Amino acid sequence: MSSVTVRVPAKVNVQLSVGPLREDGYHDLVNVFHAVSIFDEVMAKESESITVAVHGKWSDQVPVDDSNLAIRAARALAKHAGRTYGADLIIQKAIPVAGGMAGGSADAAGALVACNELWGLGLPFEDLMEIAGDLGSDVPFSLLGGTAVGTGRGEQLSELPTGGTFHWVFALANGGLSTATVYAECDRLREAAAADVPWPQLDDTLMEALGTGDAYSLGAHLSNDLQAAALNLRPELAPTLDAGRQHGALGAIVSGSGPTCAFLAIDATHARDLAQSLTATGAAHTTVAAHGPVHGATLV
Ligand SMILES: C[C@](O)(CO)[C@H](O)COP(=O)(O)OP(=O)(O)OC[C@H]1O[C@@H](n2ccc(N)nc2=O)[C@H](O)[C@@H]1O
Ligand SMILES: Nc1ncnc2c1ncn2[C@@H]1O[C@H](COP(=O)(O)OP(=O)(O)OP(=O)(O)O)[C@@H](O)[C@H]1O
Repeated sequence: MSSVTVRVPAKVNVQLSVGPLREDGYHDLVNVFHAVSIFDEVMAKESESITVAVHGKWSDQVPVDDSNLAIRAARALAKHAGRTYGADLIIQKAIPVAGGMAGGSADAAGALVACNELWGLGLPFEDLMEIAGDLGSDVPFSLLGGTAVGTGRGEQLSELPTGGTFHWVFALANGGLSTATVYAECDRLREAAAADVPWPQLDDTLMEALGTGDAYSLGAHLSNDLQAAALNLRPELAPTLDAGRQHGALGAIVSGSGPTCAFLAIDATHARDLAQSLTATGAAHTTVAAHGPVHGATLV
């Protein structure tokens, strides 16, 4: 086989509950991930060494050196297999960069699946999941997709069956936010408020809404403990969220660490209308409609 292509989705967090800061610098989470139909494609081609090239709308914001998460993933896989392998990784980027939608994690997951295939390693999914967890907290979910609860740093996953398809609109922001900076801002706000940080708990009503496919209830129960921090760092996101609610979104939330804003719509038609209203009124400059849940990293 001389080349392999893998498609990997973006995510939104429908519940993101952040526990106290741990000694290792991470936070324990209850993180309900939901994969949505915005996809990066990662192609792996036979080569002597491991290289990366990035194409698409956001390509100029993505590093092509050894810090690229797809390169790091391919290297980690080769190391796990105990041999030196090469692959030219070609990424077609549609997921916003540093947008809180796990774009880099998607490329890492895509590279794991593509190189496992290209190099004929035949490693089982569990091995890929273990390597993924070492690469980043969101990478295992990018492999798995669907809807799932993440605990620990977010890397320990349990799949959640959902009762239907949910329709979303994403408002993309100018410029990204660093995930570490948003977590640090969350800690700073908590320290300033001298608030006790409770151990994160799964929201049972949200679980029920996902299970029955009840978009109204899901919209009412979306929650994100990083939202206050993201809004502090990017105050201009608050009016965008308000505009979405005014235009009938069932729920409006910052996606993960932001700055992308996510709006839950009633159905596909409502999502299209909502996306149009947000751009027509200037509340958002770019919107994307998408649905979830969708599969994780998949060979095409
Ligand atoms: C905000 C989310 O996207 C929600 O799914 C994730 O929690 C972030 O996952 P990620 O981007 O894969 O993050 P990682 O690469 O693992 O970690 C980046 C940085 O985010 C912070 N971090 C991340 C995950 C976590 N449970 N606690 C943290 O405090 C740490 O400062 C860490 O150094
Ligand atoms: N393949 C990649 N795609 C995007 N960014 C990458 C990639 N590899 C490394 N990066 C770096 O990682 C940083 C974070 O990018 P990413 O798109 O993963 O953020 P994010 O979507 O906010 O992540 P998350 O939602 O998982 O917290 C970028 O600013 C970029 O410098």
